[in-house]
Amino acid sequence: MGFRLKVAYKDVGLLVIQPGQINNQLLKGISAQLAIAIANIVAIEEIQTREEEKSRLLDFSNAMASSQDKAVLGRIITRQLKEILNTRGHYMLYALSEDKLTYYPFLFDPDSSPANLSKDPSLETTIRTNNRVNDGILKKILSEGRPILFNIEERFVQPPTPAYMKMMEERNVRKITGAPIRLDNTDIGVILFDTNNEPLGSTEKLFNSILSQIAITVSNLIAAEKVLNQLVEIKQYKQLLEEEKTYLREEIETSQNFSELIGESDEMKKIFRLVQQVASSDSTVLVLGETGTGKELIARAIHNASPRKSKLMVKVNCAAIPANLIESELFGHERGSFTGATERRIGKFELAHNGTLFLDEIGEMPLELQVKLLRVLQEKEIERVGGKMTIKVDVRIIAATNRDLEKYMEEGKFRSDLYYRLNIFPISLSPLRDRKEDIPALAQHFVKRFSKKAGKKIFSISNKALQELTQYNWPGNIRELEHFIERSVLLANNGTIKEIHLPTSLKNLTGTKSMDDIPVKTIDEIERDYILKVLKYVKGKISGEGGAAELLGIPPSTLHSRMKRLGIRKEHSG
Ligand SMILES: Nc1ncnc2c1ncn2[C@@H]1O[C@H](COP(=O)(O)OP(=O)(O)OP(=O)(O)O)[C@@H](O)[C@H]1O
Repeated sequence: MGFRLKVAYKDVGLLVIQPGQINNQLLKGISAQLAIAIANIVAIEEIQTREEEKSRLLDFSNAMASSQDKAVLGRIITRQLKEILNTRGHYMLYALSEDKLTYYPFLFDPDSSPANLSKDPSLETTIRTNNRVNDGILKKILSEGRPILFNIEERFVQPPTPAYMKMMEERNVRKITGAPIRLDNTDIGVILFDTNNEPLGSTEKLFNSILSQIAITVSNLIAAEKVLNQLVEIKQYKQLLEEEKTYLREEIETSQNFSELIGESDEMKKIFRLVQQVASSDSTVLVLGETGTGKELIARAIHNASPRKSKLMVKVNCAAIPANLIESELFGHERGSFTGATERRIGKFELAHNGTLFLDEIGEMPLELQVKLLRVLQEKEIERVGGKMTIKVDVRIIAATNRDLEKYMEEGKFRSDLYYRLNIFPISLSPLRDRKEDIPALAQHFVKRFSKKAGKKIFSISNKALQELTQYNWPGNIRELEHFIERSVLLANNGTIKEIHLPTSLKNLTGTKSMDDIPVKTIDEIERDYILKVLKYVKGKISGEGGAAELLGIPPSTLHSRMKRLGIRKEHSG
């Protein structure tokens, strides 16, 4: 026999007794008392549960409020999922991208982190890269706006199966619950976690409150990440601007050297035509020629006549940079990527983005770097030394060398694949001795430039002097002629350069064919000889007007220390 126990018409329990054990009147009285007692106990239990929930939520809120980084948040979520929902604590939290159409991984419990996946490493890449929200699961969670239970096996029957499902399956998870993370009616992301039973039940209310707390913290962390990224970007731009500023300053200093290309010979006219033809395209150009023939000048002329002229032409001298630094010079490096890399630095490729990169003395590039350069030329993207991501670069390449690259290839010093990649549009500059008809115009051009620089009124060169200049073979080509005229201007006294001060040793060389035929001397020996010659010329006068220091273009103190280093005493000049 059963009696329903009620309080205020509400069922609170059922009393079952054997018939005839107790009279009806008494039974009514007992069951009324019993109903009140049960209702009280239930109410107390409910209050206790709510108190417990409240204190849990409070604990959780306090913990969340102090979580300023992902790692702390990650640990709190794992603990809550284990304690409240009695799960194994596997979860994945994805944040929505700004377009709300894709999502990216934000936080994983350590076990579910893609990096821990051993079976299928390709999943890591899939998980790490942006994925579309419209994958049949996330879209549903977001549009229904509530936690939803999914059976993983069923998803495998109904492909496509998102990578996170495969990952959970690898952790032997059978069911997952997906819940939206929202703040002020805006979707921020989704959390997916392993689930043992039907979802949530009596814990749903508490879980929703926890979700709201997670939403606040995640949105704060995302905002902080954004600010941090912006700061990094600003720093990078600042660095780029600094580098550009340095470059522009250097360019201004050298621009007057490169503003005018002089040449009247058929040879040079042909070169000018080639420059015009190739400038407007993005083709790689290889400029060949002996030292001092004007390769850099030609590279600049191409850049200045190209649509990239408003951007930088960045020069890298492959011979001047130590082999171990040249990679970082070209591609940049991340902080701490090698000893001495105390700051992140962008490389010349990035600096030349949208402009031109002039790779001077390409023949001297170390072989292992030639492979990397080839890859960059093919893929048009670079990786900083010690960096993990690739950076797209749009750079026009002009390379130059005074070496015989074909010979270098035969000797195994230059990669043939790189050679063919660079040799798309070769421009060969002949040595000055093979286009002597250019010498008068060049000499005149340099007289004008250097007399202006020295503040002297020198206007021309005598025919005799010109004749001497054209007889000489100029192993150092136009650079040598340029320096020579600079000295002659400094030494000249009236409006015309009458005398040409070709050093006797050089005069004797007028029959030589090229630099290779010059007797080999060390740089110090040459410097010593030259300083001695100038000292003799100025009769030992070091400083002041017309002194050796002035002629050599260095401060007297520098000249003194060089003389000391090279073992020159004043009496040597007598
Ligand atoms: N056609 C020219 N007209 C005027 N000046 C020139 C010409 N060619 C070269 N020069 C001058 O000669 C000097 C050497 O030129 P440049 O540096 O371009 O030679 P290079 O072949 O690149 O030398 P290297 O192989 O040593 O790097 C520069 O100061 C340049 O201004």
